[in-house]
Amino acid sequence: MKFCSNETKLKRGLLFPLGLSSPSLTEPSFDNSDTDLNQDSNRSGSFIDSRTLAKTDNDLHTDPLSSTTTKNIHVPMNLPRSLNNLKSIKIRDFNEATLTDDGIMITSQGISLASRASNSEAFLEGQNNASDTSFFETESLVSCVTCLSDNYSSEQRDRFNLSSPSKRLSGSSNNLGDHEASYASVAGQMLVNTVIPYGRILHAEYVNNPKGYLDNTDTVKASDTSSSHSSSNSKDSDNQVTTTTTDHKDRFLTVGRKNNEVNANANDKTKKRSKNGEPKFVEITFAKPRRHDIVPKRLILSISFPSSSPNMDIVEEILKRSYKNARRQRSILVIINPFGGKRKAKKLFMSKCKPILLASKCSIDTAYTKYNKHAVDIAREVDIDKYDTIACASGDGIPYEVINGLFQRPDRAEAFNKLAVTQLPCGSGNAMSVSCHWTNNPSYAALCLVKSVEARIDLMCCSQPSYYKEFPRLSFLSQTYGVIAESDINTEFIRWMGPARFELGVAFNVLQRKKYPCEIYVKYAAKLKNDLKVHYLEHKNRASLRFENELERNQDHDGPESDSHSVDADKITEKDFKLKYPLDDPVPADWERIDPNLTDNLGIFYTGKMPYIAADTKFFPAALPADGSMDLVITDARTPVTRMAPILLGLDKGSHVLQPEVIHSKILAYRLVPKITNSLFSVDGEKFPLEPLQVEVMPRLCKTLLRNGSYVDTDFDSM
Ligand SMILES: Nc1ncnc2c1ncn2[C@@H]1O[C@H](COP(=O)(O)OP(=O)(O)OP(=O)(O)O)[C@@H](O)[C@H]1O
Repeated sequence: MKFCSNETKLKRGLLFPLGLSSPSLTEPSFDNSDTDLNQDSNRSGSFIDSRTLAKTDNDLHTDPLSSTTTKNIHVPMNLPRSLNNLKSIKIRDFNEATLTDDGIMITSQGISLASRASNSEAFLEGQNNASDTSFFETESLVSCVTCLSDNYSSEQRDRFNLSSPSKRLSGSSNNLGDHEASYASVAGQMLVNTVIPYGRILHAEYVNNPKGYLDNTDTVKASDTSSSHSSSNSKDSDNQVTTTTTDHKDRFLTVGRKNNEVNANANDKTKKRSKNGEPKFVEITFAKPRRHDIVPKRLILSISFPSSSPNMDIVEEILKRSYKNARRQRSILVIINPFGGKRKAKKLFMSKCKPILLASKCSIDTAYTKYNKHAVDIAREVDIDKYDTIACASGDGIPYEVINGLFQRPDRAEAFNKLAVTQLPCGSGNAMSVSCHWTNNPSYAALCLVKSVEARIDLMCCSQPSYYKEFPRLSFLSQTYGVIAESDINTEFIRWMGPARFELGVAFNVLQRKKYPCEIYVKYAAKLKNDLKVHYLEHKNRASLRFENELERNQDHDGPESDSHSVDADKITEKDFKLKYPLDDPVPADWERIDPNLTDNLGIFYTGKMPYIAADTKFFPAALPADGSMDLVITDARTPVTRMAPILLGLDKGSHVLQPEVIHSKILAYRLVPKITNSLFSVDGEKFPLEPLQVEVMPRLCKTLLRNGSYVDTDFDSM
């Protein structure tokens, strides 16, 4: 049992009711979507890592004086009718709320069922005698009481006719044999003027007017009150309170004669309470920060609507705003690499990601990889009609395998049209999640998964003599040769060092000025740095314009079918897999050979399609999801160590590409012919043979999920 400290009481009980500041879950959404997933994300979309996320902890109860985490919303507060009369404090189990542009704003605070059932009635009765006690003190103590528990007990569930948490979860979870996650109510903990952003709302549905919703001015007894709900698009707002629909019979009482009488009574009361429109009882589930993560919480709200839209289906409206341009209730095949992330992948998925996905009403099937490259086989065999998403709870190795498994299917065009491939960052290298979900935190990535738009990204098709006739390999992330490849792959023996092993390997090879002679032929899209900048800005602006247009189109549509599937208009066909530059053909005339004086002294050769290659390494700051090109970075091994130091030290910010010693171009294709016999290539972190390698971009081949339709902002525009 945990009691509030005086300081907490002061903040929660005194400062908030005084309206000094109101806590908000997050800043208003950025761009045109409400996918404002991390409180600390700013409009420029800076990368958020787990350290930053730590600041989001407790942001429901955040320091009210902190300007960074609070937001003043100037609305009249719903204060009790008389501050000195404690009888006027409403003892309700729900908060009153209204919809704003940014989210659902609490306009009047309720008290949790749990606390009231166990403590608050007696507590308040005692307090009622203290006529000289101020409302603010009382409120602080009430807040304290509500800390006692935020879960309904089974007895309270029975009493208040609430379903058990497990019944609430529609998401199936096959193959797991595990328990279903439950999530607690935060009734009574939400302070007035708190805004729950749409970006954090996972689900909403109508509920009964739960028994016991009364204030001490009410005449209806807890045991008598039972209005019902409807999830239909009923135009009659009264019906939404009084009609029970059979599809929710597992959750709600069938309303009998007695209840109808009470409902009529309750409706009179809600009419009395609402000046603008009829309040509706809606249960929302939302993602609330807890320590470094987010967890699902639920809350019952009585939501008023402006009288201008009295017939609005509030649940549908909330869901529409919460999933503005995202597909609702995804069907997900989760592939877990139990060995990923130092064997923590399964635990991370189960504890951090799954609760968010289930609370969002996604359906989940789970498959575990049992051997090396198993995910290739899983993706080759998967029933594409069953899923819209393959989520890899792993490092970057499993998405690589999934993409290649899909590529090897006879119906590959259909498979790439149907399925979005995404990552839940549970491995040691999570570049895909950092680049696409803007985070390497598994719970935030899960939120991003459910809120993101489907977008097409370019892939890179790799051909080498030993395998290309069977199947070339698709790479979504990068290919590297030289210092980085060796540091990545050939330091496996010092794996115990963690990520430092890679940095140590790079430093060691750079200090040695190790050379990796080769021939490189390139088809350029933008050779010089200035041209590259123009290319970048042009494509970035074009993509954001397209995203905004899609958003507008989606907003024009009505109903649950308005989810964004605009990417479907952009389907690929079998001819999109045809190589433009087969390996057997000679190097085309319009390709350029890179100066042999440089390539004979090559230090780093790195090509990539995503901005981050690791959580703290922004190797390709100009990478874009679908600009039809890949980024090329080359260094000369003869570069003095004094000049290499700022290059390597700039990797976290991406500023290394600005250094004059670094070649940075946008390219469409290349061929690299090694002139050494003892080295390797690394493709998406996998070891590839030391043979001539030819790579070309395959535009827009794969669907993935991108937060706000773009990669994490790298600030390349302002570099
Ligand atoms: N059951 C298994 N046994 C052996 N290897 C496996 C198994 N499951 C997956 N793998 C392999 O593990 C490799 C790494 O996977 P992944 O990227 O998900 O993990 P990671 O934690 O990032 O690991 P790494 O640091 O090794 O890349 C892949 O090549 C995959 O084929």
